[in-house]
Amino acid sequence: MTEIIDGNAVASEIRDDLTAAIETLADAGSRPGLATVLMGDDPASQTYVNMKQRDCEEVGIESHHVDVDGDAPPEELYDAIADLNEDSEVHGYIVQAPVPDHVDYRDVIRRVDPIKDVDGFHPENVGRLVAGDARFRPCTPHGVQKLLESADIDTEGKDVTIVGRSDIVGKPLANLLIQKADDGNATVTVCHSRTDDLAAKTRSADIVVAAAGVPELVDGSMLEDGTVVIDVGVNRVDADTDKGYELVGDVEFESAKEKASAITPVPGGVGPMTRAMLLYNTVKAASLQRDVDVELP
Ligand SMILES: Nc1nc2c(c(=O)[nH]1)N[C@@H](CN(C=O)c1ccc(C(=O)N[C@@H](CCC(=O)O)C(=O)O)cc1)CN2
Repeated sequence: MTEIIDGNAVASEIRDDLTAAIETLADAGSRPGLATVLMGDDPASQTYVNMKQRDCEEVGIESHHVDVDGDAPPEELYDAIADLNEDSEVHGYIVQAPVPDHVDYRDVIRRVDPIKDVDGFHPENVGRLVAGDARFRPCTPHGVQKLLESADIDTEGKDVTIVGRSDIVGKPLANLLIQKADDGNATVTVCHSRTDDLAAKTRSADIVVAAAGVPELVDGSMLEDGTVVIDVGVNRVDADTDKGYELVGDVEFESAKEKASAITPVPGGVGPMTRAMLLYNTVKAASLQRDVDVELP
């Protein structure tokens, strides 16, 4: 029987487990604060930002939001970032990606105060992660690790193939999984658009993480029996539904399920975990900035 790993359930447990830490911080003076910054009006980004604000409300984190016009010069976004760096009520913030084409996301990230960088994207935080001393693990890779842990899937000594080399998922996840740690110790292969024989790499893996942003790129024919399949993709594809689209992962679920020992669905797999780990990082940021010790799940 294939185990369907329920990301909504694991994310809900993490939110519950964070409430004690949030109350400790509130009792010590003020609630943790998270701000989201959205430049432009990308519909998927708007959905994610709204969900992040709702999550904050549910667990008792103060949420703040800044909208920047999609046609504004980059300086307008930089000014918003400078204000958030100074705002003592905001312990962490994220600039929702992607940003419009005329803005270089790396120039944006460099301006974020690293202690408030709850995405873990600032070069200082990337460096710390690579050095094995992560301050904020990027939310999606951390969520993938927590999902594996929740399903009792040990990564030690396992061959993990990651499909996708993005700065947000593929690169940090590869770094985390090779670390000498209980949730690491894996042998990792990172594949990308120039990989010669993708199916050979996925077939030789114990665990496949699909994070390429290509709908249904990985199907059952590319997997051996018993593979663990983690689908990071959340793609909107045109469909005759109320919303005009349906959500599809980077994995062709039905055929992959036939081969997998465990698999995450889309929706309801990695996506909710990305949001839960953002709350986790926000609580950690508040604890570090205010020098109040809290227990994190
Ligand atoms: N600044 C950032 N930008 C982006 C990140 C990020 O970690 N930081 N990651 C992705 C998008 N993302 C986070 O913002 C994200 C993706 C998906 C979900 C999610 O909850 N998905 C649901 C379905 C939601 C829907 O109905 O559309 C699910 O999979 O069940 C949350 C966050 C790119 N940008």
